[in-house]
This record gives sequence, C-alpha cells and structure tokens, in this order.
Amino acid sequence: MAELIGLKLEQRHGKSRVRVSRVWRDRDGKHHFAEWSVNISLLSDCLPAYVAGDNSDIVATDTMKNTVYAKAKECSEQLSAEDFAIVLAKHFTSFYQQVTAAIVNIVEKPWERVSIKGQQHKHGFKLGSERHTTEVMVDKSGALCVTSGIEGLSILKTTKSGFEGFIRDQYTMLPETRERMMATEVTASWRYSFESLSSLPLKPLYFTERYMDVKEVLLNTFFGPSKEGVYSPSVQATLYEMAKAVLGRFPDISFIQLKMPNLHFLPVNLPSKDNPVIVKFDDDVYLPTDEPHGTIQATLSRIRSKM
Ligand SMILES: O=c1[nH]c(=O)c2[nH]c(=O)[nH]c2[nH]1
Repeated sequence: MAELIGLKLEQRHGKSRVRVSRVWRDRDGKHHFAEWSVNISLLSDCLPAYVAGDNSDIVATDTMKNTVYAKAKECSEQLSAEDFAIVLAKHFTSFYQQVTAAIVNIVEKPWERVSIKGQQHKHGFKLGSERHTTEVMVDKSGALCVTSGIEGLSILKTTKSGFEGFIRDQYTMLPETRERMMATEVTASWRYSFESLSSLPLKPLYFTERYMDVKEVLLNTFFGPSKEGVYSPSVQATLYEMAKAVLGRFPDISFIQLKMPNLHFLPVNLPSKDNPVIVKFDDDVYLPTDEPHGTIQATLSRIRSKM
C-alpha cells in the first residue's frame, strides 16, 4: 500500500455509551436488575478502510451496538458487569477473523434493591451513588486483562485527621493541625491476576462479590472502627493504607490505583469591628469547597518475585 510507505497507522474503532438494562426474573417473583453503559473498542485488521476506502473488513459500529442487546438477551442468568464485558469481548474476538483484540468498558448504574418496612422489595430499586466500573481486554489467543473499579465514592470524616510537618517556605500559609475534616471522592481501579479466559473463576457473580468486598475494605480502612475511628496524618498516608489493605486481603488483585482528591472544608472566622467576634472557629462552622482541591493519587502493585 503506497500510502503506508514511511508511515505507521495505529487504529481502533468501536461504539461508545451503548446503554442497556436487563431484568432477570426468579420463579418466586424476585427480580434482579442491572443497567449498564457499554463502550466497545476493537483492534482489527481493516487497513483498507483507512487507506483505500474499502470497508469489506469493517465490523460496523452499529452491529457492535446491536450485539450488546443480543448478548444481553442471551444471558439468561444474572451476571456481573465483568462477566458481561467478557461475553462481549470473547464474541468479537472469536466471531470475526479480522478482530485481533477487543476492549470493553462498562459503567454500572448503582440501582439498589429497596427495603420497605424492613423487608427487601421483590422488584423495587432506588439509585445509589458510587458506580461499579470495569474494563476487559481479550485477544484472539484468549489472553485477558480484567480491571474493575469504583467511581464517585464520596466519603467524609469530621475528625481524626490532621496535616503537620510539611515543607514551610515564604509561600506557606497553611497552619499545622491535628484536627480537621477529611473529605474525598474516591476513584479506584484494580487489576485481577487472571491472565487467560481459561483461568477465570467459575463462581457466578464472583466479580460482583469482589467489588462489594473491595469497597468494604476501602471504607473500613478510611474510617477505622466505628467508635474510635483511626487517625490520618495525611490523605497520602490514608490512601496508602487503603491500597495496602486491598492487596493484603485479596490475593487475586495484583494492582490498585486510587485517586483521592482532598476536598477542603475551610474554617470560618468572621471578625467584627467591635468585640466580640461574630464567628470564631471552634471546629464547628466550615466553608465547604471543592475548587481548588488537592489531587492525590497513587498505584500500588505487587513486586513479582524473581524466584
Ligand atoms: O493530606 C494532605 N496532603 C497534602 O499533600 C496537603 N496539602 C495541603 O495543602 N493540605 C494537604 N493535606
């Protein structure tokens, strides 16, 4: 192809924000429900489409969208977002000779079953806050990478947080403190150690359970025990403890990234021309602000032993 002499083309194509929801009905009248926003991206041998206007090797993105609905219909048992992403990625890589790898991202809407008068409702759901995310990559050989995560987990504690001992210079105004609010919106993503389709766990809803468990470990570590809490010397130290707790607890997770913006609650002091002052801050009245905010993020992974 003359056009490609001296040039390198890297390409992928796919469909974004394919929204689908699925209901599964148990015999006893209990319903299960999921709502997903699916992104598909295919790596495929379709160079002629770019360089010669020849679409004969193109999987139409419209076909990708329809495949989401067709596969949702086929999945007759409730399944995790990860397993649905795997179903799709497997289909694209095995069905089309041209497709060498598929990347499927899903964001699940946080519908939660409601309880009415202490009883779980059979078919009623309300929208929660944080979202379960996943990215699955599958190639033709069956090699696989599953990353899962949480988006929008807003958490705050009103004490047991401080920040001291940082660098001071001519621009430093921030007082040291052992008493402040700590608030953040956690974005987490973690990679599972399963590296092939054949090594995936067979247990149904395995990844859904893991998601719930990881979230619980993150929250327990951030907050500490319910009565006494746990002191945080910085967002950095708490982030590290949270990441370490996840790797320590789940051997099938090889890597975790946490993004934890520091959402500030500023002390309010209103001076007055006369005494007494109108508002003197006593760890009680704050000005909440998310702009500007600190940005703190880190990844923690296992170092593979050379043995
Ligand atoms: O936990 C914190 N980490 C920082 O890096 C930082 N910087 C800052 O101004 N306040 C804080 N708090």
